[in-house]
Amino acid sequence: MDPIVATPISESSNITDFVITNRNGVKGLSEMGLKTLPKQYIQPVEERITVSNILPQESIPIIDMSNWDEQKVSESICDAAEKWGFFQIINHGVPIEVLENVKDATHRFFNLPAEEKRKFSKENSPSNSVRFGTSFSPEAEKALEWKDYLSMFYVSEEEAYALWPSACKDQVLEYMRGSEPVIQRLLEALMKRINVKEIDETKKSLLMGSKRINLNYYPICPNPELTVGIGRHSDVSTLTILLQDDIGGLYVRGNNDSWVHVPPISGSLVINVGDALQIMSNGRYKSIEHRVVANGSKNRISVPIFVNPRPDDMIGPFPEVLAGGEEALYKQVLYSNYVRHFFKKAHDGKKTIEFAKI
Ligand SMILES: CC(C)(COP(=O)(O)OP(=O)(O)OC[C@H]1O[C@@H](n2cnc3c(N)ncnc32)[C@H](O)[C@@H]1OP(=O)(O)O)[C@@H](O)C(=O)NCCC(=O)NCCSC(=O)/C=C/c1ccc(O)cc1
Ligand SMILES: O=C(O)CCC(=O)C(=O)O
Ligand SMILES: [Fe+2]
Repeated sequence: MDPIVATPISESSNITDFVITNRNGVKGLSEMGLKTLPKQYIQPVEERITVSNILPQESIPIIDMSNWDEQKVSESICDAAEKWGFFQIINHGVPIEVLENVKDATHRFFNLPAEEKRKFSKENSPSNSVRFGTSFSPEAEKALEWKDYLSMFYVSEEEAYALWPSACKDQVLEYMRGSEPVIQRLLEALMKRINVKEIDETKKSLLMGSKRINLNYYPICPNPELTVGIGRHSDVSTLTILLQDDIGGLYVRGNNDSWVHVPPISGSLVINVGDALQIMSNGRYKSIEHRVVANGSKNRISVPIFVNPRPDDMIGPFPEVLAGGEEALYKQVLYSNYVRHFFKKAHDGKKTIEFAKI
């Protein structure tokens, strides 16, 4: 018998050991049928997501990409990236079955026995580029987040085939391949507006030189109102392409102190600007804070593709953006240092970008 799985969790035994150290995840905890949320997950009141600060009448733009080469489509993409930093796209060309397959594959991975998933934890994983974990940075967090994840840094097809979990690798790779044209089209449109006329090899590396894909799993939570699925953060990517299921629970920072829900739309993809693009565009495109509620009755999944610079790229405002005499708001930073800074602290809204501010 597996001594870790068999350990009963009582009020007095250590939840953190069970979830984090022994890699059972919050899914393991959720499946034990807890009636109350363990104290480690209780978020301070100001971080909880309550109806009082949600704006039901607002919504992020929905952009139809069927005629993606038309001027008005490019314009709505750029307007949305400037004003909201977040939008949904429909008729984007990624086949619906590719999206359905990756959602099925996500459930398949998380439904594996704990000992199978544990093979991809930091200490056991065959590679640094595959990691099964829980919360965001548990060592640094005062309150944990109600989420497990599998994170895969894409190095090459060969490495992915060799090292990624077989429960999901084919479907994940197909989704990454399928989304490639969409990523290119979005970036081309966004670059034109900021005077970058051609995406040459250097720019290609900076805008989309590396990719990371996460499978997020938010299991049923006993007291969802006291915790979060993911706390307030902005992504450190250039762009994020997010697939969510039909449950909902993602909120985006609107004007003032309000939060706007991102409703699930069947077949759509959610696009958001990350810090790297905010920096490269010298603040013209906005990387917006977002967060995810925990759910009391359903297991939710989401699958973000983070499109990034390469780790060894230096990032800073593009010369084309500063050509008219605009003052640089950000300095040049090594992208891997930026990402390391993000990963080593708890989620803290938009604070990561201060690392690059002049
Ligand atoms: C600097 C990196 C991140 C790590 O390189 P490394 O130092 O050789 O690798 P390590 O595996 O030793 O990781 C160093 C630290 O980074 C952390 N980390 C390593 N991957 C991870 C990981 N997927 N997850 C959360 N900590 C990690 C982790 O804290 C770890 O510390 P420690 O566990 O204490 O040794 C390197 O992979 C790199 O430069 N990557 C560039 C591309 C990249 O990953 N970009 C990030 C895009 S992800 C994004 O925009 C948003 C992500 C996100 C994710 C979760 C959210 O809740 C919200 C948002
Ligand atoms: O689950 C979601 O809808 C959003 C996930 C997210 O923000 C992230 O993984 O960075
Ligand atoms: Fe995010």
